[in-house]
Amino acid sequence: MQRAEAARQALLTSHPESEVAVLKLDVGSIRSVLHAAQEVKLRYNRLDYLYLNAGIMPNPQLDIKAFFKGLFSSNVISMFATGEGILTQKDKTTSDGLQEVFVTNLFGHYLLVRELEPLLCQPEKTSQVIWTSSSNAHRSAFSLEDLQHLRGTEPYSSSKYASDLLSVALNRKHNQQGMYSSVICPGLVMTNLTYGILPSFFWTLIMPIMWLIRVFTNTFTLTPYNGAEALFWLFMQKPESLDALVKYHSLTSGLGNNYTQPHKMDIDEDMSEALYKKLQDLEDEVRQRLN
Ligand SMILES: NC(=O)C1=CN([C@@H]2O[C@H](COP(=O)(O)OP(=O)(O)OC[C@H]3O[C@@H](n4cnc5c(N)ncnc54)[C@H](OP(=O)(O)O)[C@@H]3O)[C@@H](O)[C@H]2O)C=CC1
Ligand SMILES: CC(C)=CCC[C@@H](C)[C@H]1CC[C@H]2C3=C(CC[C@]12C)[C@@]1(C)CCC(=O)C[C@@H]1CC3
Repeated sequence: MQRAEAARQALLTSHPESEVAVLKLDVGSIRSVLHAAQEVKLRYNRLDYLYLNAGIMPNPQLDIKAFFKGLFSSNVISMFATGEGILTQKDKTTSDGLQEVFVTNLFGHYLLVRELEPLLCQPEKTSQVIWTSSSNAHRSAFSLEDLQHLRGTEPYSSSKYASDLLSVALNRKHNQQGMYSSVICPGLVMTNLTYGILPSFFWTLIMPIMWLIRVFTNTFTLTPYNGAEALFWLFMQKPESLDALVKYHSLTSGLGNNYTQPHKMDIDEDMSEALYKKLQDLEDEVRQRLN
């Protein structure tokens, strides 16, 4: 909570007229999500925006052989833009008996949205739910038969693809009640997540190479400020004007200019419906376990 308090103070300094409140929430813990949602419901009657940004990529392993193979293939740009085929992770089980990546990147957020539906779905005003997804969200990593990705080595990719599917399902279910859901991709950003893949000094060393790569793929946004472009852009849009089937990408040009671009997602609407059903079943199961 110390860092949250420091962020609150910084916001109050830059925007003295604003009100900023902080609340502790571990999306990886069912009890914590339910407790925090209860607190939000006590404090507020309505929510206009819900940004679902928290996410993890634990124990990432970079496949150096696949990286060099990709470097000399025709897929090199796509490899740098999405990291497809060169990254795996090692997941673990939480005390709730769920896979950590699945619960942190997807299920905890799902449960939070479910709990906050009464505040998000209000007849007189629209609301927006905004997911931080990824260009690493690949259909090939996801399986409805293995939602938590117990049997694979790409739980991160699977959880991000599932968030894309879930956003589509949320729109189908709640647009009529005024709630709209969108997904964004921040591009490759230097954060604790990327410092888990390669040490920060290494990223600093190869920074000139990354500026060069940015000329060929504008997905190398590199700073959190640039990566947040699509989050900010969505905040400015009328939710009714957004396309539920696209992902909004933060991009930075070779000259350092930021912009947001929509890209159609590789989504099957039946699959999104089936995922929603499975999440509801799991929700019933975890709620029963808690009672
Ligand atoms: N960096 C990149 O290149 C990309 C990142 N993303 C996505 O962007 C989002 C932000 O990640 P990024 O800033 O890069 O990574 P960081 O590791 O720097 O930040 C992760 C954020 O998620 C929060 N978080 C992690 N676990 C939990 C939890 N169990 N409960 C509550 N909050 C949690 C962290 O909070 P705290 O600090 O308090 O632990 C932190 O604010 C993630 O969803 C990530 O998947 C997508 C594409 C590319
Ligand atoms: C020369 C150079 C830039 C080397 C770095 C190679 C890789 C470590 C990166 C190339 C593409 C990157 C990437 C990600 C992580 C680091 C790379 C694999 C992400 C998977 C990080 C998390 C995401 O959500 C998407 C990113 C896509 C690109």
